[in-house]
Order: sequence, then C-alpha cells, then structure tokens
Amino acid sequence: MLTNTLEQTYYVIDFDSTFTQVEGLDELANIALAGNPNREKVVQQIRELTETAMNGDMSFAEGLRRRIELLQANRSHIDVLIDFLRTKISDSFLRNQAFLHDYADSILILSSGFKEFIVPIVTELGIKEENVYANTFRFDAEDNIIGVDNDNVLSSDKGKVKLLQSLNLEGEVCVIGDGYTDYELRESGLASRFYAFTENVEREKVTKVADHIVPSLDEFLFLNNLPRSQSYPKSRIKILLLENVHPVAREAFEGEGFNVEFVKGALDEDELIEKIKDVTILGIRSKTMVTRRVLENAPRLIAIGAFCIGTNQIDLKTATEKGIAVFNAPYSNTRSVVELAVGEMIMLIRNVFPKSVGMHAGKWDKSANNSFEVRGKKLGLVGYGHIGTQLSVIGEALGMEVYFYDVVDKMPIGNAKKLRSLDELLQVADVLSLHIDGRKDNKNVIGKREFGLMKDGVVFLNLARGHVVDVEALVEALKSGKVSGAGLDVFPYEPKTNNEAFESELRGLPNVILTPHIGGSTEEAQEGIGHYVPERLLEYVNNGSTTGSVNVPEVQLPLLKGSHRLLHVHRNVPGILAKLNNIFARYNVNITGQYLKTNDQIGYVIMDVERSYVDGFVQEIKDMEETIKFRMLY
Ligand SMILES: NC(=O)C1=CN([C@@H]2O[C@H](COP(=O)(O)OP(=O)(O)OC[C@H]3O[C@@H](n4cnc5c(N)ncnc54)[C@H](O)[C@@H]3O)[C@@H](O)[C@H]2O)C=CC1
Ligand SMILES: O=C(O)CCC(=O)C(=O)O
Repeated sequence: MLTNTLEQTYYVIDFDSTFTQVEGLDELANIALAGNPNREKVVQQIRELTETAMNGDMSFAEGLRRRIELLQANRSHIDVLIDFLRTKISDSFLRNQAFLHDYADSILILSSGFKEFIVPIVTELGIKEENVYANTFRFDAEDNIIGVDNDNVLSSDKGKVKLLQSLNLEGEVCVIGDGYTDYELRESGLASRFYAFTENVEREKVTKVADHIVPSLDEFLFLNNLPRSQSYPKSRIKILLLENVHPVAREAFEGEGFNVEFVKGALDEDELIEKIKDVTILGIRSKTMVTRRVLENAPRLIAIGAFCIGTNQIDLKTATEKGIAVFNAPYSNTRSVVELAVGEMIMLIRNVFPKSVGMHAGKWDKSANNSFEVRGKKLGLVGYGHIGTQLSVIGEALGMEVYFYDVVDKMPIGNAKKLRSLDELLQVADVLSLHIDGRKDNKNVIGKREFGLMKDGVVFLNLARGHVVDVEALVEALKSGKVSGAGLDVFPYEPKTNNEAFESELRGLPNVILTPHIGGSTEEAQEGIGHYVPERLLEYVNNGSTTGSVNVPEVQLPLLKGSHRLLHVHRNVPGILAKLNNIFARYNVNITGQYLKTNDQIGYVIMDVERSYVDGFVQEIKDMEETIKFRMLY
C-alpha cells in the first residue's frame, strides 16, 4: 500500500512506450497472429487504434474494446510477450534501476495496459507489485482472452484520471509518459508536472502541452536532482555529424541516448561557427575545415572525430591547446585507396580512357600503340605509410619493381627498395604514386622542378591530398606529354557538396582520370569507419580513454567501478601533479587510481576518487590556472 505523507513526491510512470519501447497490446497481437495470413493487416489496425487513443483522438474505452476484439490471443501468448518485453525495456530505465529500486515506495506504474504482462516486467526492476495500476484481461475456459475487467476504472474513458483520483495522494505528483492520457492527469490538476517522455515515440500533441520534454529517464532524474546513472544526461550532449558519415555512426550515438544532428554536406567556417556553439562532439570527413576561429567559438567541444585518415583539415595545435581530443580512422579505408590506385594505374598505362571516350563517340580504334602492361614497370611510391606499404605489396604481386621514398626511415616490405631522396625516386619511376599526408609542409611537394626530373611518359597518381601537387605544373606536364596519364582523386579546392560544380584546368585533358575524392568511399570502408570512430569517441566521453587520439596523450583506462573519475587536461608545465596532490591532501580525498600522460603541449591526468568528497575540492581543481578542460564521470 502507498503511504501518504505531506512531504512525499510521487512519480507516476506510464508503461507502454515509456517503461518499454513498445506497446504491449500491439506486440501481443503480433505474437498471437503468427502464421495468420491477415497478421500484418490486423496488427496495423491495432497499431492505428493504439495511436489514435494515445493521441486522445478517440474514446479510450472504445479503442480498447476494438483492439481486444481484433487480438485473438490467449494466455500462452502472454508468456511469449513477457519474454519479448524483457528485451524491450527502455534503455534509460535499464540504466537507472537503482532509482526504480530505491524510490520504489514513491513510484506508481499507471497504465491502460494489462497487469498480466506489466507486473512481471516492472517488478524485476524493483517496482512494487502493489504500486502497479493497470487493467486485467478476462479469459474463457480455454484461456482465450475475451475481454477486460469492466469494473476496473482504467478500462473506461479518463480511466487514469479516475484511478489517480481514487488514490487520493497527498504530496506532489509528477507524471512521466508518452500519451495524451498521461497529460490528462496534469490537466485534471491531480499532478503538478507532466514530463513527455520521448525516448521511444514523440507525439506533437503531447509534447506541446508538456511541462518538460524528457528524451530519457536520465533527463527526468537530472531535472529533479534525483540519483541517476549518468552524471550529465547524454540527451543533453549534442553531437554534430557532417559530411554524410555512415548511418552506423549516428546509430551508435543515438543508441546511447545522445542528441545527434546529422548534416549531409560540409559546412563553411561561418556556418560551422554558428552551429558549433553548443556542440560537445563534432564528426567530420576531409572537407570541413576546423580552423582556429571555429575552435574559439566552440566552448563545449571536447572531441572531434575525423571519419577518415587525414587530419590536416583540423587545426591540431589549437585543438590541443584547448584540450579537445581528436580521433581518426587510421586504416579503415586504406585498402579502398589502394584498390583504386591499382585500377587506375592499369587503366592509365594501357591508355584505356581515351579509347573508351572514343568508343562512346562511335570511334573504333583497335591498336596497341601506347598501351603497356604494368608487369616489369617501376612503381615509385612517395610516402611509405599504411597506404604506400599496402600498394607496395600489391604492386609486387602484379610483377612491378617497387621503389619508395619516405621522410621517415621505413622498413621495406618484400623486395621494395628504399631510396634516399625524392629526386632519386622521381628519376626511376614509370608509375609515380603519392601517399604522403597533408601536413602544411607538403604543399607543392611535386611542382615544375619535380615533373622535370620524371621520366618522359610517366604515369602519375595523386590520391593523397590536393595541395601536395602544383596543379598548374601538372597541367603543363600533361600537355607536353611528360606525364602520359594521371589519376587524380584530390584537389586543392574541392566542392563542398554534390550540388557545387567542379572547376579545374584538368577538365577535358585526355588520359586523365578525375574522381571526386572517393579513394576511401567504398561501402566497406565507410561502414568500418562508421564503427571505428564512434567507438573511440564513446570510449573518451564515457570512460576518459584516449586510445587512438592524434593529439591528446594516449591513455587506456580501466572501466569506472564505484569511484568518481576526474579528467583534467592542463598546460604541460612542471609541478601540476604536486599541486593536484596538495589539493587532494587538504580536502582529505581518497584516490583509488591515478594516471598521467603528457605531450609537448598538454598533460592529461585522470584521478579516480572515492565518492565522499566536498564540492569545494572539485572547484579548486577547475580554478587552477593551468587547467584547460575538466570533466567528471560517475
Ligand atoms: N583519396 C582518399 O580518399 C584518401 C586519401 N588519403 C590520404 O592518404 C594519405 C596517406 O595515408 P596513409 O598511408 O594512411 O598515411 P600514413 O600516415 O600511414 O603514411 C604517410 C606517410 O607519408 C610520409 N611522408 C609525409 N610527408 C612526406 C614527404 N614529403 N615525403 C615523403 N614521405 C612523406 C610519412 O612519413 C608517412 O610514412 C593520408 O594522409 C590522406 O591524406 C587517405 C585515405 C583516403
Ligand atoms: O572519405 C573522405 O571523406 C576522405 C578520405 C580521406 O581523404 C582520408 O581518409 O584522409
């Protein structure tokens, strides 16, 4: 029984589409009608009736009567439904079982659903059976459902209002639900606040009248300063994903309850500055320039995910200075780039493109002139990193002699030969392929002088970054025949979206393959990246680990158990640890784990502390003049 005291706050929670992600009756129909040829049609009719009733657009009693008639279910179907519902409990309810358990005396489940399936589900999460108010089925002798208990006020119109009235609760009543009938409790004056719960469904008619819209139970608990599993509700953390990253990335973040905005194209600096103000995590590919100005206008930003290999589009120095961790996908699209390079090199040395263009214009030009095999030719690789080495292996498998030059001393793979200078490589290669990164110093690494050093008729590939080649010099080399064919995937300026035209002097030149920066654009690569980058970002946000970060010192942390974790990014100056330890000592804080890593610019200290501490301690750490970013996890 509920005990009424003056001080008490009651939490009245709906079941269908709130406590669970689904509507119980709809799912019961789905189960009961398995094998029935009309299943889909009937289930759809039931769903529509549920939706109409939930929106308050039909008498509830009438809707319920018609749904039961359509149901054709029996007791055994309810057992199947219960097993199914166990897998459909709303994520935020699962996360906050401690609240449901600890506040069990104050929590009421008030539902127009049925006790037969509600009680087993909610009691497993700590709710008291006597606090569940719902309908009950009527069965015939064969255990078929034939109706509902008409004496229960919940089976009638405004049933929830009547029921709550009958409880005569003293104290404050907060209602959490997704339907209009939940709002009616507030409208009737029986409840003081109505929270529209939108984790599973969002009904405009309901959200419009709500006191608060809560995308998760975490948000409700946060607003009411109640104990919760998330220190800060994820639904309040905004993630901006640009440049059409793979949908699995969006799902990964939404699955954890983050507030995700997804934009198909890139944004220019001003557009990004406008959008980034309240963003905590930014996801981009190669086109979005994350400049100092952008970072200076991003007060909440803690991490950037580059859904690609290159990070030259990000001002890494400023990001580091501001304690913003940058992650990328260092090898998920490597193979895709390599395969495109291999395909292009064969097409170019064979002179296939001009033949194909001719054929499309009706020209039959069967001849072997200027068509060669790659076998036996010298492949020159500028940059011998992930892509360069993999191309080296495949080049050799095709019978090519592989030479490479890298600014860093790299171990040759197979029979590849390391050369001491770029000039040497330029003079040797029949096919020259660039696989260097896009750092500023690499601007125009290949220009007029370098083309001059190359063999006459060389095949030239750039699938690295546009600015590493002087395009004017390349055009001249193509026109003069110095370069017999080129495959170009990257350009100094690239259109921001597919609606913008590509303008370049390279257009219209024979035996030049132009592709719109798609070296890494395969389904396989994009899906791989879509999984990889969010995993790194989520590890960082949820646990503080910086594995794979390109700018923040890498720390792989144990999972947080029982303690509170303090994450402190600071300017790398001597004596920080001593300062921190001094604060801990003065406040008598017990440290259960401590980790520190530094790089040239910053230090990253992680401290796990016992939960009992006074808030002033945290403020002192935040106020340290060396502090760049401070976060707490629990
Ligand atoms: N077209 C596309 O869609 C894609 C393009 N890329 C580009 O390819 C580049 C290479 O990718 P990975 O091999 O994974 O990178 P990586 O970092 O593994 O290798 C780059 C190598 O280039 C070397 N290097 C840098 N500057 C050099 C220079 N001036 N001369 C000689 N060597 C130099 C580095 O020491 C390093 O070994 C990326 O940075 C990115 O810009 C990567 C993926 C897709
Ligand atoms: O797929 C993209 O947007 C960029 C690919 C790329 O250039 C990279 O991974 O560095």
